[in-house]
Amino acid sequence: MSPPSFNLGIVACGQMGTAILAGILSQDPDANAPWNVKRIFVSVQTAASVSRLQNMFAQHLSRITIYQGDNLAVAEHSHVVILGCKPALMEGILGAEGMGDALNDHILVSVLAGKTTEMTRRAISDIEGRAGRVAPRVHVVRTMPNMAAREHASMTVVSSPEDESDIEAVRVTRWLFDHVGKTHEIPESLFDLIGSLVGCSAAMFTVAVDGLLDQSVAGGLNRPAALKLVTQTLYGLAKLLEAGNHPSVLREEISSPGGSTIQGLMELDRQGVRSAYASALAVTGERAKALGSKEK
Ligand SMILES: NC(=O)C1=CN([C@@H]2O[C@H](COP(=O)(O)OP(=O)(O)OC[C@H]3O[C@@H](n4cnc5c(N)ncnc54)[C@H](OP(=O)(O)O)[C@@H]3O)[C@@H](O)[C@H]2O)C=CC1
Repeated sequence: MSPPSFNLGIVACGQMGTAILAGILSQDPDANAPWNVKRIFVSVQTAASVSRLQNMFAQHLSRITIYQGDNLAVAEHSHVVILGCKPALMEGILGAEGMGDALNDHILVSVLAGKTTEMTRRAISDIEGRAGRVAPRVHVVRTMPNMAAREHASMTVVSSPEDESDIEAVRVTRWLFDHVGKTHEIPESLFDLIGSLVGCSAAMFTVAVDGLLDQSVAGGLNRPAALKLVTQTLYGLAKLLEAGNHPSVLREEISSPGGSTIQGLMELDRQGVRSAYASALAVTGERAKALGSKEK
């Protein structure tokens, strides 16, 4: 388990891993924090990605070691390992020779869609089990962050601890992801659907943004100006919701009798937008579940 000052690893440091790394590196060490990230070890597959990370984190290279294809080295040097690969690669990466030993008694944080903690544990222990060895004890924590981690504004859901021995692992994980936004614990049974809510809904909101931009441009405003206005309006909505205003109350407050807003809302209802969003989330959750199986 992790000491107060621990090494962090990120195996397969792509878009998501990089966003998390950027968030962690941008925070100054806090003497009162319960933990402190000492050194960081990351792996990627290609030389191009090594260069990308070297350029991006040039001023932190005394603290970061970047490996090309050497996931085992990351696991061996780190107390807490974030796994950031595509779901289909999980079994290959975790089942590699020596990985079980390297991760023994470590915290493994998965950001993978569809992969349950049980599947993750099994992927680590399969190879070692076949060789007739004792299965390693790895504290697996399932998470689902989102791309706003880049801007310290992720909403990350974290699976609640399954038993007492995982409580500290979940605490450490929340502390790490609090560096890139907010965290919330949910039971694992909700993960495919609610993981999709936080992981995918931003992309769905961009469709609404596009519709608003198109009509603003059709009406005569240039697209950059329209985007600036929509962005601030969305930001304002987020602030109002965060302050505790209920969406349906806000809708009523904005819709004055005989006014224009109610016409727009009724048109959205005629077009089935509300149920389209509900079913979009449902199919996203189903796809997340399928990604966890062998289905590609
Ligand atoms: N994108 C998103 O918004 C979100 C993604 N996620 C989850 O994050 C995970 C990764 O997604 P994302 O970051 O977008 O994907 P990317 O394709 O950006 O990142 C995947 C990374 O894996 C590396 N990689 C591939 N094969 C290996 C290997 N054998 N050993 C080590 N590294 C390897 C790639 O290296 P190289 O670049 O060199 O090819 C790449 O950097 C997914 O499981 C997804 O479910 C979760 C929440 C949101």
